[in-house]
Amino acid sequence: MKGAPIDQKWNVPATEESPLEGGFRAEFEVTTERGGPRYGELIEEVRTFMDKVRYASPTPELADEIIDDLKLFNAKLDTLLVDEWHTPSGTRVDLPSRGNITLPPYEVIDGGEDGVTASVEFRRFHLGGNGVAHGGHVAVVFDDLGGMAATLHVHGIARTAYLTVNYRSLTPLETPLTMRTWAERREGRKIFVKGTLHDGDRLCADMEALFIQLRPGQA
Ligand SMILES: CCCCCCCCCCCC(=O)SCCNC(=O)CCNC(=O)[C@H](O)C(C)(C)COP(=O)(O)OP(=O)(O)OC[C@H]1O[C@@H](n2cnc3c(N)ncnc32)[C@H](O)[C@@H]1OP(=O)(O)O
Repeated sequence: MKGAPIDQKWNVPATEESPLEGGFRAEFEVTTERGGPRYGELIEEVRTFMDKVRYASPTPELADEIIDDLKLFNAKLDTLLVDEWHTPSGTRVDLPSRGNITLPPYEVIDGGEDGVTASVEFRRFHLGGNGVAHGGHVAVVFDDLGGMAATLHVHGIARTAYLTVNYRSLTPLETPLTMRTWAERREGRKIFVKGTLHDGDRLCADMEALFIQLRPGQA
């Protein structure tokens, strides 16, 4: 298991009673093949590039060279752009963070109605300052894995209403950390979610959030 529990029903077919799976298109499909067998490697290479950009101090000549190279890469990708429902980035459940380039990479260890446990590693480009992770990046992972816990709990798509993070100690980069998220209680469409982020036994951060289960067809 990497980006999401693969055996869960993420894609519930539309019916007359439920024409859309709230906020998601009915034909939304998770995949392990889109983007090809080396798609994970491609994403990893981009993350490595971002790590290096974060710490590099290029000469003007090297910056010129890299800009030209990047323009070539962007032109290549321009020929293959699709909508969000058909991109591998976000739907490849076999890859860290479902192959989503915008998320810090995590691997789901266990996920179901009772909650989600994942191993997350902040990269060098997630630097906040003084060698540790930016608090905003910590919140992004809590949002995604909190949303996953809410979704698995109610078997339906949920969206964040609020999310509060308490930063209890510094969050290191390039270190496997453990994030846990779980639904504490549910009141109708309201799912109250909690979460923790640990470096070994040390608590780095915890969170409380409210997710709202979307109604069928709700955007
Ligand atoms: C492979 C697949 C992986 C799947 C796993 C992937 C997981 C990804 C998760 C990512 C999650 C996101 O980032 S989502 C993106 C960030 N969030 C957003 O953009 C949300 C923007 N806001 C909205 O769209 C809306 O405000 C909603 C949907 C949150 C709520 O609107 P609504 O549906 O019309 O509901 P509404 O009637 O207003 O509220 C319902 C109840 O909740 C309460 N409520 C609503 N908001 C709040 C609030 N901030 N604080 C307190 N209470 C609130 C109301 O008082 C009401 O209580 P009562 O009167 O019933 O008692």
